[in-house]
Amino acid sequence: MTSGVSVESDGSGALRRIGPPARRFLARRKGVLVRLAVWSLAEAGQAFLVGYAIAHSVDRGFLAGDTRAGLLWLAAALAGVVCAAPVVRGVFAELAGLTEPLRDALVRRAVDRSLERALHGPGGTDRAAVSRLTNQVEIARDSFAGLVLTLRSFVFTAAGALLGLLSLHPALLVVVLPPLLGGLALFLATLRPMAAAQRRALAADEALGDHAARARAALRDLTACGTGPDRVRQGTRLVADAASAARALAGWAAVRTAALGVAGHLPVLALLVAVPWLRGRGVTTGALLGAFTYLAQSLLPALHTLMTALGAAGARLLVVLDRVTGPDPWPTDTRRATPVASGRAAPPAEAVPRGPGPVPAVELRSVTLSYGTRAEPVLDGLDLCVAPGEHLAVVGPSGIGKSTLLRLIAGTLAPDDGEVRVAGRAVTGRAVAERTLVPQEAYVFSGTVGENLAYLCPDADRADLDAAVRALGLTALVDRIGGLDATVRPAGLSPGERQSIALARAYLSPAPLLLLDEATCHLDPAAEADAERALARRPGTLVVVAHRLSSAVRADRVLVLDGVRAVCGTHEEVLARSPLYRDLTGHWNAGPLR
Ligand SMILES: Nc1ncnc2c1ncn2[C@@H]1O[C@H](COP(=O)(O)OP(=O)(O)OP(=O)(O)O)[C@@H](O)[C@H]1O
Repeated sequence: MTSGVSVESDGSGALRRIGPPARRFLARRKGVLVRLAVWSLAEAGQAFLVGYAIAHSVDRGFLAGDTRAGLLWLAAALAGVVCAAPVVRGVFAELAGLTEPLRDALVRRAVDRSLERALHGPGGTDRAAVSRLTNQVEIARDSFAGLVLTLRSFVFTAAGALLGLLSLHPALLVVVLPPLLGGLALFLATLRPMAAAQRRALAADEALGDHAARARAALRDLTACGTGPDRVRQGTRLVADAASAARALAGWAAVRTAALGVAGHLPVLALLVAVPWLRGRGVTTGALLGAFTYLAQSLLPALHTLMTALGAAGARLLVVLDRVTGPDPWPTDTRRATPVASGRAAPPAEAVPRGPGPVPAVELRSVTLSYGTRAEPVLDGLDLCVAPGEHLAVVGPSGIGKSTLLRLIAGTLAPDDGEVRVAGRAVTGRAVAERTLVPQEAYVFSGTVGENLAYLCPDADRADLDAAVRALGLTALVDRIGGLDATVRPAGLSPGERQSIALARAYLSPAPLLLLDEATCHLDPAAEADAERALARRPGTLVVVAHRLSSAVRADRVLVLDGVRAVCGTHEEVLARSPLYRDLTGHWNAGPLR
């Protein structure tokens, strides 16, 4: 039961894989199975006795004028019903011998898998493990118990009832068996397509829910980028898919209900219609009553329970076994979308295409960097080429290495391996005249506004400062502070105002390369767009760790770091090539990039 299981579209693949380990599991518990069979035989005897005693109470008792014999046979039937209680108790006691070992095995398997994933997996901690250890294992145990109970009960009760019918008169079987078997066959034929329909409906529902959640989370960017109508079209398609899947499921549910009707009610109808024919073959009134008792008391309830259990508990058991024990319960897309846990990212091995231009503004050749000798590399063999004047956006989950990349380009970090070149020269340390890095936490010092703005460009004159103030939309703020010559109180500024001042300072910097590390995260989307456009207009190259989708859309190219490989290209190109980027465009503002 604990080996790899994966439920395919119709569940048959999972059944094939579950088969051998299930047989091994049961073979190791022969004693429990034998004791269960003994209790179940008692159940079959009880089913047999009830109909048989009713038939004889009529034929040999009340209709024969012997009331005492009739009452005695009725007492025998009653004894059969009363005996059911200890039989059920015995069955439940033995059942624990099957279900508890199954639960223990599943718990062991779930713990092993989540430890393995935490230590060696691509996404770090497995947060779904708690659900698998508690909820899903309990569902598997309950579903398994329900299946064993009903399957066993159906087989033995049906055997007892059919034997009873045979003993009353073989002609009764001729009437009852065809509709019973026909309905059962129809029901079994619905199992596969219904499982497939259930799976499809579930997937369509999840896709629709996911789409709605992503759209809600990214409303601001959708509005800013004008991609709302596209999202609505996608949503309409998903709604249509979900509706069609739900219709298919309802269709199969109708067929299943029909099967239950055929197997559950047609035998009674057939028996009623065939009464004259049966009487002609010597079937007595008592035997007819006994036959109705078998149908109403034993056969049909057992059949009903079996069909319900196979349909619901069986499907649940397959799905849960698949998630708890399957070879990889995390779908590829989800795993890619999962933010890589801090410190575990090991990005690109794929060479990033070289941009145009003779001497690249930035060039990384097989750059590898780890924070510590035994730590996994944050960047691993990364190649990158940024053309002069290009505007590049860097995106990826939190902790993947975006800031590390910018620090390497800025020269505040040196690679363990490979080479970083700016404007054709190897980066050997900080060179503010060559490149300016603006971090997320903007630095504003106690001095005049003008001194703050001109910090990287002491030669800037009044006109340059005014131009920077206008370009970055700082006029209102500077007026509020009291003009360019007024003293700034850093504590009196909001984080967004501090960022605006730092961006204006970067705007005035003579460095041909500007590196923004989430430097606009405290600005609203409109202010961020204005600032990025102003910085992109200035002569030079701009590399931005993108905080919002709109920021990536504005760039000439986007570099996606995803812990496995880097993908670089225009927004449309990376949308087509990077599943992670597609995912991030949905999660933006709700995910780790915020
Ligand atoms: N000085 C450091 N010492 C040790 N580990 C570090 C250091 N700086 C960063 N890291 C680790 O390196 C990995 C990459 O960090 P980095 O800041 O480059 O990621 P990021 O993609 O910029 O993330 P975020 O978007 O959250 O800022 C993370 O796992 C981080 O914990």
